[in-house]
Amino acid sequence: MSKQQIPVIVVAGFLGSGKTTLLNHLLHNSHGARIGVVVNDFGQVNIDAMLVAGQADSMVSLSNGCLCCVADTSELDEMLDRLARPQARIDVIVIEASGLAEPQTLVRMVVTSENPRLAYGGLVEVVDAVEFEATRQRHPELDKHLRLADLVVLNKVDRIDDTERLLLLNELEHLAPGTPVLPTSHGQVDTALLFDHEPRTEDLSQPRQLTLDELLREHDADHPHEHLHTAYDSVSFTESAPLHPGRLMDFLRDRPTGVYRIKGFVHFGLPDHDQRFTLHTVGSHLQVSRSPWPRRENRLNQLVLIGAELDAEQVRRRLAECVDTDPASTEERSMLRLLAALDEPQPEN
Ligand SMILES: Nc1nc2c(ncn2[C@@H]2O[C@H](COP(=O)(O)OP(=O)(O)OP(=O)(O)O)[C@@H](O)[C@H]2O)c(=O)[nH]1
Repeated sequence: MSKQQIPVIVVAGFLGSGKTTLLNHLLHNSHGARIGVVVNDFGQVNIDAMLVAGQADSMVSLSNGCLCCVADTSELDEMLDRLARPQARIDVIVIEASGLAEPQTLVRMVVTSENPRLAYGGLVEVVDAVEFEATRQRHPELDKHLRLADLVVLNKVDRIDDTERLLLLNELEHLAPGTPVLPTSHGQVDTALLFDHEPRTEDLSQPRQLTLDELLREHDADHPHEHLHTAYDSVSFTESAPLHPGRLMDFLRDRPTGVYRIKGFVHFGLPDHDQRFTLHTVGSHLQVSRSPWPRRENRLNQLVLIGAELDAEQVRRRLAECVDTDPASTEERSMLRLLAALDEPQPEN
């Protein structure tokens, strides 16, 4: 994802699964990132605090009707364009789908957005651990939504016991093989899993608008609450030898179970492709860009993989298998799949 692009995350889930709770949690724990929100009905979000924080413009809403049912995409496009304006200084946009929205349609709308400042940031499907079976019976399409999701948040685990939790995790693995599942209560997803918190570069000594979570931090200091327990892991991989592009693409296509995000730099042993390649994946979505290696910087593959219940050893072993042991005989065409994923203008014919 290039630096100026704003990730757009779609949060879906059936009625009452905990989407608004998750969204409120993100807003309170954004670590300084400015979050723009698109909702169908903002009644449940703490709009008063949003207004106090001067962030009203970071929220747009569709007062009636369902986002994914709007006949054409122009309304959503317009909302996203408003949030993506440079003056809004938004770092990440979250779309909360209404409980009955078709996430597929929303995801398509985001992916096909023509706004170059926006990048699809993944589909998060919130599932109610208590109501899971009942919801599946009422809405068999839930199975399809799970398969589409980049991350499944198994919410309300405070209301089930360990045996039920294990059964549900097995069932989710069966319904959506390989998709990371994050058991939580009260939507307490660590925001680092969903987006990067890059420190803002603005001059903090100057007067400026506070973000919502900065505003609430004072309040939280006075009202201590339970600490987040992080149910996700991250695995780092550092290797100086070049990677084999074809094997790396196989790895990215068939990622170890639980991997949700991958970010970092890689290099290859082909003389015509000796730049630094930057990789970003969110769920199954891959973005690749390239740039010359900074002067005096050693060539190094440095990847961070983030997900739920990762098997660190397996992740590192699978990545080690991507090392190109004989770059001299690696064929140029092994770069093709990777080049096809490049996020740069294609030469005109
Ligand atoms: N016990 C428990 N209750 C939760 C949890 N997460 C959310 N709730 C409660 O569940 C109810 C529904 O949560 P919401 O966040 O409003 O759910 P939603 O998905 O936004 O609901 P809709 O907007 O109707 O689709 C609220 O009363 C929440 O307080 C949880 O992890 N555990």
